[in-house]
Amino acid sequence: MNDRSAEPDGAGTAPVTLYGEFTLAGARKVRCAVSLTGKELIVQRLTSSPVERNKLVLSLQDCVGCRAYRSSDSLDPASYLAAYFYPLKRRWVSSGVSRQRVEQCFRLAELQDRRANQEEAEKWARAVRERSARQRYPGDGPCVSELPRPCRIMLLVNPQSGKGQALALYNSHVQRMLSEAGVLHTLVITERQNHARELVRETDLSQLDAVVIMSGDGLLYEVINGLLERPDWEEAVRTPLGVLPGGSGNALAASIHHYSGASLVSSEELLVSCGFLLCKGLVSRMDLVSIHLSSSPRLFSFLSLAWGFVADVDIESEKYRHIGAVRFTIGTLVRLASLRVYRGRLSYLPAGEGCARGAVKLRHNPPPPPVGPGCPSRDSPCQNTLYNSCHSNNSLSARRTESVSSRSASSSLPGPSDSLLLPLDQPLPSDWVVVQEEDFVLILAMYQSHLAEDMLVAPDATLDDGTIHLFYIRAGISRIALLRLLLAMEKGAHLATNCQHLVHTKVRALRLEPYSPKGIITVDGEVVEYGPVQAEVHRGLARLISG
Ligand SMILES: Nc1ncnc2c1ncn2[C@@H]1O[C@H](COP(=O)(O)OP(=O)(O)OP(=O)(O)O)[C@@H](O)[C@H]1O
Repeated sequence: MNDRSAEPDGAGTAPVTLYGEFTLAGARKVRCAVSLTGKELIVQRLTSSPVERNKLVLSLQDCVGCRAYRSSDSLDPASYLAAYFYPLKRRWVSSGVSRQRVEQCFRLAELQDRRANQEEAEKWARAVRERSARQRYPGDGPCVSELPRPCRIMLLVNPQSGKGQALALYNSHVQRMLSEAGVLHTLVITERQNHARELVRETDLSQLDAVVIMSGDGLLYEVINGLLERPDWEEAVRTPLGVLPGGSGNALAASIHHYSGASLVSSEELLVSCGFLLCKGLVSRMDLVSIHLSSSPRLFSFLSLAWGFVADVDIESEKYRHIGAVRFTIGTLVRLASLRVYRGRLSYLPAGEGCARGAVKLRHNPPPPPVGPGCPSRDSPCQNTLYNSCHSNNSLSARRTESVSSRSASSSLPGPSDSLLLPLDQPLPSDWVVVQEEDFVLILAMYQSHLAEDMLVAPDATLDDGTIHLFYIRAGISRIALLRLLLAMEKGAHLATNCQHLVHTKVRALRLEPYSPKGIITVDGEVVEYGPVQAEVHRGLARLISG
């Protein structure tokens, strides 16, 4: 067992930094040459068979941990080295790839001295861990920090989420992955609604490296709001958060899986994928959106604000919770059968110069509203919008800043102040866009890519793009066209359907004033007070373990 910087036979191009010959832990007669480079662990069985058939090359990008341990037999001088990988592998039964567990466990018994074998095994384990920590995927976004190793997390599991299997999934998958990665965790099984919220409000966060939820999106919503209710919210909101899918929607889990560049997977594969990302421990910034309602306290949202079709399906399908994600399909069919129209006023502050320019142009010559069923052509993002006033953007910005600072909607609330919003009962700032239509089938504001595991609503959203992706569907859309849109959403293809009734625009803030006397508004899938609501994005306010 030597340190050396030579090429192993037939290995990759990176120089070998450690080389040893060990036997397999489970088959002591099988001897292997093991080489560690900066990027790979290469295991070559020493048999007479052709080299390529006996060589396994494991990328350290896929490694979550490595440990050394002694033989349980006190007379045995051997030590063991176990390395855990989750590479993307082709599925057995269907096409595509998913992360699958690969364990390599070796017996080190070269030396007679028990301690010397243990030191050698520990040297290898350290080297594998250090090199794995340096390996990132090319698609990994800018991370702000990494979880320390070993790290201490609080893992909140909602036993009632989804089909009620979160605890079973923790036992079957998560516990083992976390221990392989050296992640020490305190397991908390939530007992009731708001339990998680109260807990994070009171916990001594200095004793934790992260708070992780295993549930649907509702539990993370509680955690985020609990953190922002603390007197030390500025520090608290920087606590790294993690998500493991255990609910029926699992939108944020699906989003971080999507950002990692991976394709659509089953629920169990999504859990392994998110577990892998959690074990890698790279922390990035995540946008939060503050939500103002007319008489409830301000809320913080990480995912979505919905009114109309989407909110109705989400909440009305609660009664089918026991069947898991299929509940959304049933809910969709039920709501399609009796399609509703919602009346209200939607206004927003555009996110970019491009969008604002389009709207100014249209102000002089607004296009006629669409007529007829079906979806012949797609709108540009800012069509059918009216500016609230006729001033140029620059002068308006200056006036808005002035008025907002004196009448801000959030000046006395805990959490960051909302510089773009005025109190709900006051007129909008003059550079906001007011949508001309007042009849909608749905309004949906998204800040991450997925609304559910199989609903890629905002394909170009990223974790901290500082953008609210605002979608609305105008009344008049036929049932079949709406169904086509919803089906296309599975792969994020709805924007390419050229549906004239679907509008997508990027905004920084929005206000929705429902005229319909009854309805459902949801924030991150949770029902909130029905009535006027407004929202403003806070770029990168929270921290999420996402790769
Ligand atoms: N032990 C419990 N019993 C009942 N409700 C709980 C318990 N623990 C947490 N809750 C509440 O359950 C609600 C739903 O949880 P969550 O959203 O995480 O799961 P879900 O609804 O199944 O998933 P999704 O939001 O992805 O559809 C949350 O509002 C949470 O407060």
